[in-house]
Amino acid sequence: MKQTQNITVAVRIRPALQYELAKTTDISIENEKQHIIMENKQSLKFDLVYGPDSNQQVIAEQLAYPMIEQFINGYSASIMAYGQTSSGKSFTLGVPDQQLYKQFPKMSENVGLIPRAILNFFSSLQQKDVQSIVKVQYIEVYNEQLRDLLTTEQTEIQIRERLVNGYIQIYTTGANEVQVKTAKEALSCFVNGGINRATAATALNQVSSRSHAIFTISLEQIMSNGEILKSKLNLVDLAGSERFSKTHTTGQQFKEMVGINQGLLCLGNVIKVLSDKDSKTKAVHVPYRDSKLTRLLQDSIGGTAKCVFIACVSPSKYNFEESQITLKYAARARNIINKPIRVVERAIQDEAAFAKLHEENEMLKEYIQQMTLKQAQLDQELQNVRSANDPGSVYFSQNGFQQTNNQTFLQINQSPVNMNQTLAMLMNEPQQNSIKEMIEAVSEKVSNIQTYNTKQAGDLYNRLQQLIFKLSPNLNLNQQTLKQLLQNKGQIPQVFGQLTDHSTILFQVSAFLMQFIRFENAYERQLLRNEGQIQFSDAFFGADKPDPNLIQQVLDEVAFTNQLKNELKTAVGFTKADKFDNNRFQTEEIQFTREFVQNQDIINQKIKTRGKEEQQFINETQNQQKVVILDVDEEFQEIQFETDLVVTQRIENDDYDFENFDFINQKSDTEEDLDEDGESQEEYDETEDSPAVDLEKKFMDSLQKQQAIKNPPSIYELSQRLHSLENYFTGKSRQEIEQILQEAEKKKILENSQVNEDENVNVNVSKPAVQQSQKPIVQSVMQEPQMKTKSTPNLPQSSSQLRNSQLAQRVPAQPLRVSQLETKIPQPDLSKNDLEHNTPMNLKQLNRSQSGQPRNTSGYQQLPAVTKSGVKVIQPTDDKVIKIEKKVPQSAQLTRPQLADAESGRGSSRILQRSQKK
Ligand SMILES: Nc1ncnc2c1ncn2[C@@H]1O[C@H](COP(=O)(O)OP(=O)(O)OP(=O)(O)O)[C@@H](O)[C@H]1O
Repeated sequence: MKQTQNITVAVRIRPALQYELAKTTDISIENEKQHIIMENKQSLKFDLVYGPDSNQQVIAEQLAYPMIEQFINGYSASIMAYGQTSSGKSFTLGVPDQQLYKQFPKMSENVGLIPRAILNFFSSLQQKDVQSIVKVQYIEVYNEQLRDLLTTEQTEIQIRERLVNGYIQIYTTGANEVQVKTAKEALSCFVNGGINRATAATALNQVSSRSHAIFTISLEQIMSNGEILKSKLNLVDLAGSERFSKTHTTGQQFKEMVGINQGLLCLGNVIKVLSDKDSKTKAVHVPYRDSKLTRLLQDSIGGTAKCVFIACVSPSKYNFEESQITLKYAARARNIINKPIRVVERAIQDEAAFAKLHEENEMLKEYIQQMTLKQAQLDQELQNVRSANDPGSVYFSQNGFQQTNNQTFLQINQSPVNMNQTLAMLMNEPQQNSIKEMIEAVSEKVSNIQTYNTKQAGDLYNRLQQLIFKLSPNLNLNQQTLKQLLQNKGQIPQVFGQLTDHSTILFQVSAFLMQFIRFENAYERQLLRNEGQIQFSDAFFGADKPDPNLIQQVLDEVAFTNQLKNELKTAVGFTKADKFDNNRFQTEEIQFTREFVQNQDIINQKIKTRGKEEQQFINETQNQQKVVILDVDEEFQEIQFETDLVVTQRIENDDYDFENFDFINQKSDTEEDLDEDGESQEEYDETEDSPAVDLEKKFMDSLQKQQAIKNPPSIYELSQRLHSLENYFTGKSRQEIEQILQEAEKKKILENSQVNEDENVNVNVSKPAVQQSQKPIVQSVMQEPQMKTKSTPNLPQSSSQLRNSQLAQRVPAQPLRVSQLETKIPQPDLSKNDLEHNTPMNLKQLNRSQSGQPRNTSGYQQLPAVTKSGVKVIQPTDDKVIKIEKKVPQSAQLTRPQLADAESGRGSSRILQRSQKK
């Protein structure tokens, strides 16, 4: 039963840095004994927690020295620092400072864990007093390439594995291993190698590591029993995860960021799988091979080494989200169980046996070479699948996906089987077993590759589909856009590279998509064929389309985790669309969508505002109209008072059949023109214009307009208009009229002074001016007071006025006879001359000077056709005087039907008609 051990996880919170303090001084993470307290009060437990004031020596003593002890005892060990960029990983492990080397072994306070570990190791080893060989190796994983930091002459570095007692051990070929005898020599390698390491200044870190670096100390101890105890200590300074939005990297640094994030993503996946409780009971696939970093750390995480994981975090609220992710992975890592083993190789004692074995060994070596060759081929295949040759694509080689078809795998698989048979004949049992073991390992590898390949295909299919479906509703990624996307594939790495800004996980999807783009021709053809549908078909998988059931199975397996779903959602869900602003293609889509939505909003807003304005305007207008009507009403009453001009005709009382509203002596002439109801059949063309109609129409129009524009005419304006009307109808100026009235007034006073004056005064004013100009006659009649007060100068009333005016225009010009019908008031004493001239009176003035009821005057009848408008124009009848019959009621009040007739104009038109006929 092998000993198992959980990974030791420590957290180090560094002090807040200047750039963080500039953003916020809020602390989101605090330490408390073994716990981390997050701002949301969540508490996470770790093996060790170091606060911002922790010192380098203590960390080295507590984390590194125990590992060194194990290392010297024959166990392999790893110490790795993990965390976002600028979280203090390099500070914790140690930066390559030349001063450090010069001062060594004296160390300043800030010297990191690796130099202290080196010193401690050599002194411990010295104390152990054992024959040993110490070698150091320093490599970095930069953009998924392995680079040797201990030499400038690069050779290809390969990652290999071997089985030791059934356990996989990882080793590299091609990298320099420098034998060192002293701590200072080892330190020199660390410092010089560190200087070769890729670093760059980013927005968050002046000296940001752009690669994952692994400084390895290998120890071979030759024990007194001849055994060789082999162990390794890996000191791993991982590059920090980065967010594009914070580091603002471009060009090469951007690619580095993508590479870094990809490696970390794979590491996260490995941690996830290993920390899952299923992994303890079931055989699970651990995706070590997904990146060089995880492959190199295979021993350390879930493997045969002891491991300390140092999660570095910032205390600042500004970096809380990143710290949270780091801590989440760190907490998971605590669940990972390693199975540390000591690797002991036996020393050979017997010379003869040694020679024989050597011979056999040589033979085996030959086979191994063949096997290695095969293995290399397989590795290459795998490499082709997983790594891209061009920098834009990280995962896949140019045609790697096509090469790794099932046919190839079958062939590869066949070779070990044949070889197995051959070997079985040649070898003795232990040899056979050893070879068998190797063959099994290779077969397993082949099968792994097969599974991997199928899984990748499924994974790719699944993720791509999800991505596209995810994108399509949000981005409007229709067929056209997708085609464009495919055509502009040069932009794709950036587009999707930027997606990774939000999450390293997205990189995987991006990489898949980039690989997919290689198949764009076939796919595009297919796409065009299937217009309207996004489909994957044979064109995508080629002839080796996997079994659909298998795909389904794989799809189920690789279904997105919730986290990935969320990440995707956030990244492509436009919640942070502004992040893509640098990308033209993406931006256009987004901006278009945004602008469209914004414009829609603006338009909607405008419509709303417009609607409101309209409503407001209507309300205002209505209110205003009310006001105007009221105002006008008041004014109009005044006006009406002045304009209650009814043109009447002097009629002989005996000639007039009042009941029938007929002129007796005209009856026979008019009968034919009346229908059964006695209504006039003659219709007046109301559309026909005359100066009188025109003027009044204009007046009314203007009045209406003024109402509409909320500007009622002033009394002055209205009286001006009235005067124009007066003037128009009488041909006299206002002054003249005033003069006449004054004279009339004077006469009245004179008359009043005369005793026994006849009460009935006829006021007959002839009007030569009108006569000359052939204008219609206008006669003023005092309206009944009740009617006047009821009158409303609104539209209908105006129409009535208009109609009457229209009637007027049909009247031929005649000398005027103006009759003023007033009962009790003393009539103005107009001269005969005046009376003959039919001068209209200003009834307002008259009215004001009179009181009491109107009375009938001999020879003059107040016509019943008095309308609210107060304006009537009827035809005069030459000089002939038409008498009104005596039947006229004293009061000259109209019955209701008569009044209705009068108001509708029927009565007056009938009268008018008869006059005309006459
Ligand atoms: N515990 C600490 N005490 C004081 N300064 C620290 C501490 N940890 C980190 N710093 C400082 O913070 C800055 C960033 O640290 P460091 O370079 O170690 O980060 P990193 O995680 O290695 O970043 P990257 O991943 O970008 O390489 C450095 O200036 C470093 O000196």
